[in-house]
Amino acid sequence: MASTQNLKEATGNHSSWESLLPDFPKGPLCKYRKKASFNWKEMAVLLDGKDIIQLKNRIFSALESDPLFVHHPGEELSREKYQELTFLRCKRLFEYDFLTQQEIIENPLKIFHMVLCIGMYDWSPCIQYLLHFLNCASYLLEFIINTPDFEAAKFWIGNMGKHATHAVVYAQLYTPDGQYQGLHSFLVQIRDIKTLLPIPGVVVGDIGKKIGQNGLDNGFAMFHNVRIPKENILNIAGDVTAEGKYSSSVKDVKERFSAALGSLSSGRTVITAVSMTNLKLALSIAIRFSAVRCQFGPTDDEEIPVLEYQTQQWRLLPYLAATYALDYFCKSLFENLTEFYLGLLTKQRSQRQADIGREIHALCAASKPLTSWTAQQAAQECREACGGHGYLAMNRLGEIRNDNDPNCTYEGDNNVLLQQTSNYLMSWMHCIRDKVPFESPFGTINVLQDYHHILDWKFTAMSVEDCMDSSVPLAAYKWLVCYLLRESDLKLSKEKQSGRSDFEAKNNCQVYYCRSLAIAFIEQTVLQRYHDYTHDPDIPSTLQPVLKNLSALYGLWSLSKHLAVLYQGGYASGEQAGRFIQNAILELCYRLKDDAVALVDVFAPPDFILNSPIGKANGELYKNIWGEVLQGSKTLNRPSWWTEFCINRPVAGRLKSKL
Ligand SMILES: CCCCCCC/C=C/C(=O)SCCNC(=O)CCNC(=O)[C@H](O)C(C)(C)COP(=O)(O)OP(=O)(O)OC[C@H]1O[C@@H](n2cnc3c(N)ncnc32)[C@H](O)[C@@H]1OP(=O)(O)O
Ligand SMILES: Cc1cc2nc3c(=O)[nH]c(=O)nc-3n(C[C@H](O)[C@H](O)[C@H](O)COP(=O)(O)OP(=O)(O)OC[C@H]3O[C@@H](n4cnc5c(N)ncnc54)[C@H](O)[C@@H]3O)c2cc1C
Repeated sequence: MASTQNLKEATGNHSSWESLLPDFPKGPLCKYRKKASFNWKEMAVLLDGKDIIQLKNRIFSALESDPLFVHHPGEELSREKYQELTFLRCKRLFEYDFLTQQEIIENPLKIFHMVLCIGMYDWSPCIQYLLHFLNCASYLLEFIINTPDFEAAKFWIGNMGKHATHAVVYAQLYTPDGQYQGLHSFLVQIRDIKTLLPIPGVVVGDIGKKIGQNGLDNGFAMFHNVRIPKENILNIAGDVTAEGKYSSSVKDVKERFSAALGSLSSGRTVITAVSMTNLKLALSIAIRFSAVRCQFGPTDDEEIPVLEYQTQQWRLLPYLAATYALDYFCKSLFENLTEFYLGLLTKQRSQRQADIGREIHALCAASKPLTSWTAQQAAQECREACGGHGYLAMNRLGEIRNDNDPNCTYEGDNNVLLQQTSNYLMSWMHCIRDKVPFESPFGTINVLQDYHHILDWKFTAMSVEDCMDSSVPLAAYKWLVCYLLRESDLKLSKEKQSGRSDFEAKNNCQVYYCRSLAIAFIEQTVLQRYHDYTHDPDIPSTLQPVLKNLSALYGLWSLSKHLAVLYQGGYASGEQAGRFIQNAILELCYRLKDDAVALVDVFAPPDFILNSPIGKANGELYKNIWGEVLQGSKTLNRPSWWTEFCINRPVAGRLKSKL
């Protein structure tokens, strides 16, 4: 549903947008900006609302005016220096304290925007800040902590490498009676606050250079009989009395396990949004570049922007559509998460609260893989779409790609997480088989209520034009989810019937079955939400056509990756179905290419934050690159080792074996 407040603001007094969203500088991008079918400011107000735009402006301009956040073009920072700078920036973020508690209570979505704005500048200080922020905020809370062996050491922990003084440690709890009570979390001091030296019994250090995010210090820790006060158990699911007796309001060990892991859903939701933000950064750069970079043309004396090439459109514009669909999904997921947390804070123990916990877990365990992989592929595509300039570090696509990469791994490896979502979906099979009515709090599995009926559906579009609305891929997705659920369930039964253990059977059902099911389910959910939003009759008529095109393109492009299964399962047949889908994708890319620059103008951060000469809003590609190249302190210098070239010349064959 479109936010009523944003709708009012988007259709309200246009003059008030001007101060919030200044015009872009004149330059080569104006050609495309003039061709756009909609007003980018109206779109920005519709999507975010004035309050959020003000918050973003506040954060962006604070960072731009602060000398600590100045960029260092042409300078190679050592890892040590980068870590120091990251820490200073992290401290400064605490000093800014961009949001008051009251603001957060009134609109929790502001935290989400604050994090993403800082991340657009650099993920290292952002994640460092977030980890401190969450650890301080979420836990207000005699135990002895031990690491039995090297394999059990804590490894990879953010902020632990150099400076964290306390850690939230997940550990197996054994009470004095020898009883095992399951996984619990504890607050453990690891370094002295005054000296930053390790606490006795703690071995703590830095794990070394990573592929990206090197401002952030990731560390390891091992504990040898480290005593912590009893109050330091983070009693989410259970507590221990002074006499050493365990008590928990959650009696079932399994339920306690999921309660202890419940907090992981917030991390996975944030990572979904972090990845979506990387899509925004990469596409802002690649689309602006493509709109001004001219190569070849229909005649010898006319060169055209590379964005005019069908291939370039097809490589980039589906990712642009994905960015819009995923942006909307992230906000809706964050709202779902807020409802879950409100329930936790108010100690709800209702069935609905438990169901929300399971649903949100299933959603973010698949949305993190979907979004992080989409951003990973997009970053690479954008890098290549900018040709050689995409490979120049100053243009930032390499940094975006490398900093996005761990989103596929941390807070749960993507492939492992997808199993959590498919387990959840499979758990509804007994209701489907027994024809017992069911629904989920956020309605994402309600599509399965019509499972038997949907399995009979067929692809019915009769022309390319028929396929130009997202209702077509959405129907196909509903069938796909039901089909993959049926096939996964059948495969699991067969595996078990052939005598395999539960572990083996499940393991043999992943590829082409459960894994595809989880991916299809989350794509269908994202599309369903975006389809509903873009088709809302309250969306201004000036914006609806372009939004509907984005929705259709996202749906068809995502669906096209499942064409083989659509044919395999009999949903589609004959040559036409596939051809219609392909042609509709190309037609939508063509229709969207004149809107593409305005569509990135809606979400691109200011030039200072985007920090990419080829992605600047003025589109002065060559001036911007030269400006940056010439700022390098050593650009025109003779190398310090010039004598090795000019004086100490090699004597050819001097070291050749004489034997
Ligand atoms: C700016 C962005 C932030 C960047 C942060 C960077 C810092 C990074 C930090 C980290 O990486 S912290 C480490 C994170 N580690 C993980 O995420 C571990 C990942 N592994 C898993 O989550 C595993 O899948 C698992 C859950 C441990 C699997 O364990 P297992 O196979 O033993 O359990 P299951 O039988 O699958 O599950 C049991 C039961 O529990 C339910 N459940 C599991 N997780 C959750 C959850 N998060 N919320 C709610 N419920 C959960 C699961 O569904 C099962 O329930 P039933 O199906 O039996 O009802
Ligand atoms: C940059 C970064 C920061 C991190 N920060 C933190 C932090 O602050 N705190 C923290 O606690 N952790 C942190 N981590 C660790 C992170 O949570 C783990 O790396 C992640 O959960 C994956 O676990 P793993 O490394 O043990 O992978 P493994 O489990 O060893 O996985 C290796 C491979 O095996 C596959 N695999 C594993 N199990 C299965 C299975 N059942 N079925 C099929 N395939 C399987 C996986 O898909 C993967 O490809 C961080 C990691 C990174 C990269």
